[in-house]
Amino acid sequence: MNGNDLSKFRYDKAIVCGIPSSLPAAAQRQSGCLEPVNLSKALNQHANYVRALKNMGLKVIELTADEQYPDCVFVEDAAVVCGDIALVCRLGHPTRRGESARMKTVLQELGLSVEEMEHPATLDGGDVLFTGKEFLVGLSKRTNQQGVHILAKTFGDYPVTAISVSNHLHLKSLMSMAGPDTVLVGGSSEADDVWNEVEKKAKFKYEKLTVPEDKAANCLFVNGTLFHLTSAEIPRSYEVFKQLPDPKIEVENSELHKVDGGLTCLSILI
Ligand SMILES: CN(C)C(=N)NCCC[C@H](N)C(=O)O
Repeated sequence: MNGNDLSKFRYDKAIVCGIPSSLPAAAQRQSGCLEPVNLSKALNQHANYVRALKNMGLKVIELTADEQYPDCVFVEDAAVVCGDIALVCRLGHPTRRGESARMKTVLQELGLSVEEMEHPATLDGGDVLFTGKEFLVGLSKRTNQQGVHILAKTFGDYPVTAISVSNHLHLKSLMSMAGPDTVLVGGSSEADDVWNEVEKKAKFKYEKLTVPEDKAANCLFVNGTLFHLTSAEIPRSYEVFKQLPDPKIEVENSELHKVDGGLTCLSILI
């Protein structure tokens, strides 16, 4: 342990966005899952997620679903916020690029100091893991070296290290923070490789907590509470969460997972 404190994971606001009815037919599906998304179930699950954030006392800024952008519910990818600085992303997938404009306005209205990036840089927030002490950034199909460089310039107070992600969509499709100094890591061989690179290159040491299913490794750690998936969705990993100390909240995300969305993707915490 190197004494990361909870203050780096304290938030008082969250930005979320509704699910457009264009999502089931037109959202990007990098993992190749062909299962149809049940929209009304997805809306229900998303509403429960938003309610859980509100119950934590967060002020939730709810953007309306934008039919032009089938993936707009995955707000995490459009901007990275740390302290009072926000970096609006140039998203890696061309169909998602237009999501940034509205996000920029919202972040400015919140009084944050807003930076932007230009061609040829690309960055998806799903590749950005903030550990409380440093940024680990997936170099993936969506995020390039220039994007990592701009992130490093924007958040100059923290070390920034690029980590290769080749098959999965984002770095956070494989790992996320389960608490200060603890990284949850999926059980696939790519998750293992990526973790080995993290161990070699990160500037700080972390405890690794492995969960058999990669999707279980995408959790949201908010104000000391861990949001994780339900036993129905992660039957092989659920036991790991049961052993962790409270407070924890179980949320369903079966529908948005079909289009590669995890729990971190659905909010920007401020
Ligand atoms: C941590 N993850 C996975 C995210 N932050 N984003 C998920 C985006 C999914 C969307 N269909 C897409 O392909 O862009």
